[in-house]
Amino acid sequence: MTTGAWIALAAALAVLLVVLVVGLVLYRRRRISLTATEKPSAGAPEIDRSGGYQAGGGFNFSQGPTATAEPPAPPAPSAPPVSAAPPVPPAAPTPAPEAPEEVPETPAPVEETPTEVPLADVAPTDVTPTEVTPTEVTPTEPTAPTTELVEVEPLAPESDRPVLDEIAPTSGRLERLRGRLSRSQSAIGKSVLGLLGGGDLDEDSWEEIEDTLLIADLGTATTTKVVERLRQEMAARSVRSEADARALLREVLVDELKPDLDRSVRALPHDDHPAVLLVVGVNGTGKTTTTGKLARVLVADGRRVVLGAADTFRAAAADQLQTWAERVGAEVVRGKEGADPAAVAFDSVARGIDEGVDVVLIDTAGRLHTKTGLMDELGKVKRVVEKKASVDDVLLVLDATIGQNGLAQARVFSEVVDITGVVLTKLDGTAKGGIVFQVQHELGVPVKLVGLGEGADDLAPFEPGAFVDALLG
Ligand SMILES: Nc1nc2c(ncn2[C@@H]2O[C@H](COP(=O)(O)OP(=O)(O)OP(=O)(O)O)[C@@H](O)[C@H]2O)c(=O)[nH]1
Repeated sequence: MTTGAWIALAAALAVLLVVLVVGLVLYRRRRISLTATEKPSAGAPEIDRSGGYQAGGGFNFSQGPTATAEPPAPPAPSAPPVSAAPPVPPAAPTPAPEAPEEVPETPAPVEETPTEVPLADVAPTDVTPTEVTPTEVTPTEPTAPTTELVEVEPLAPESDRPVLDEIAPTSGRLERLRGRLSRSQSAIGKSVLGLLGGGDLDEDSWEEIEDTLLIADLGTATTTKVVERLRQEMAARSVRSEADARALLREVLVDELKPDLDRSVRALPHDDHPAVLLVVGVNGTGKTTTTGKLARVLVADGRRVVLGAADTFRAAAADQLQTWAERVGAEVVRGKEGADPAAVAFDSVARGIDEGVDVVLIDTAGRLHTKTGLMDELGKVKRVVEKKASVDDVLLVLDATIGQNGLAQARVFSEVVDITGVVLTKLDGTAKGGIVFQVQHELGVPVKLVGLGEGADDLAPFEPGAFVDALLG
């Protein structure tokens, strides 16, 4: 081979080598880039879409588990169907077919999007929420999801919005509202403290304490534990004054309320989708009112909120939620009467994702826990929502005035939708504040919020210490 031929061969080999090296580098770069995009390093700071928001003193908000049950692609009708045959309206001769768990398309976006509303800057007014008298009407089962029945009520342009009233400070609410617990206070605090502070207790006095706690709805298990511990501690410590007795009773009751439970409301947004909360319960317990009050706290703290009116059985229920939305500065997604509640719930979340809001609160229709068809429907609402995003918190709203019956309700709801928190409403109207102990003891689910009145700011985070202080007066 000539020298020239050797040179040509060497040059060809060099070019081939360069091509191979460049190809390898490009290939590896591409791989690194993909990996980095899909799985950010564990220590990477989370994107804060809240404008630096920190949960205001009082209400404690957290982020729900990050795992999304299913990808946010348009869901396929593959989820299990509703198991029980729904009640049939008189006109229908045969049971309606089970609706496949399909979800409709999200309605076309509208121009106006909600903005942060500076509640602190607006003039206070005396507006009170629209009240809807709870009815005994049992809603009928829905038909299949119907896209055209879902509508979005965005926030009106700023100039057309009603003047928002000033929100009461969110911190220290339970202390401020302690007077509302006066009925429970005389039942638990005054009588038990009176007996304990009286010095040596005979068997009759211990029985009286036990009866008082039972009447205040602490339940047998908690009452027995509390009395046993009081007896031990009274024997071990010197309890000479009413102050000593108060300190002891406080300690025992607070311990029973399990102060270490996580009571944060999972309302902080995820990186790529809003927090989703489902509000459930039987008729008239205060679901809509609680949803409105909670939205008010969230908006006042700088959150953007979508309210989903998944009660499609009564137009008045959606109207009531819409009134709240207007008052607090949130957007509402609602369905016409007869729309599938699961479709409305799904569209609320879709809307929340599209708009990049922080929280979607879904208010569901009241339903009796004994109606299997309606409970199945609630399960379907949750499953359908989870095709879009995981549900972070399922809040069961219980009416404290109904006592033991609330527990029966709670058990059934818990089986169907796996409740993660309880809101105990109407504690202002009952002497049975002890139900808080029982609810937690029986369900193992924390009471997260308490309703202490009909006013817009009469919702407080549940804090065991402050609650027991209020009970003891
Ligand atoms: N006293 C008192 N009343 C409350 C409280 N929470 C709600 N209410 C009242 O209870 C009534 C029923 O409240 P709603 O919010 O409509 O109840 P709901 O569970 O949404 O009712 P349905 O949609 O019919 O199931 C209303 O008059 C509320 O003002 C509370 O904490 N204390």
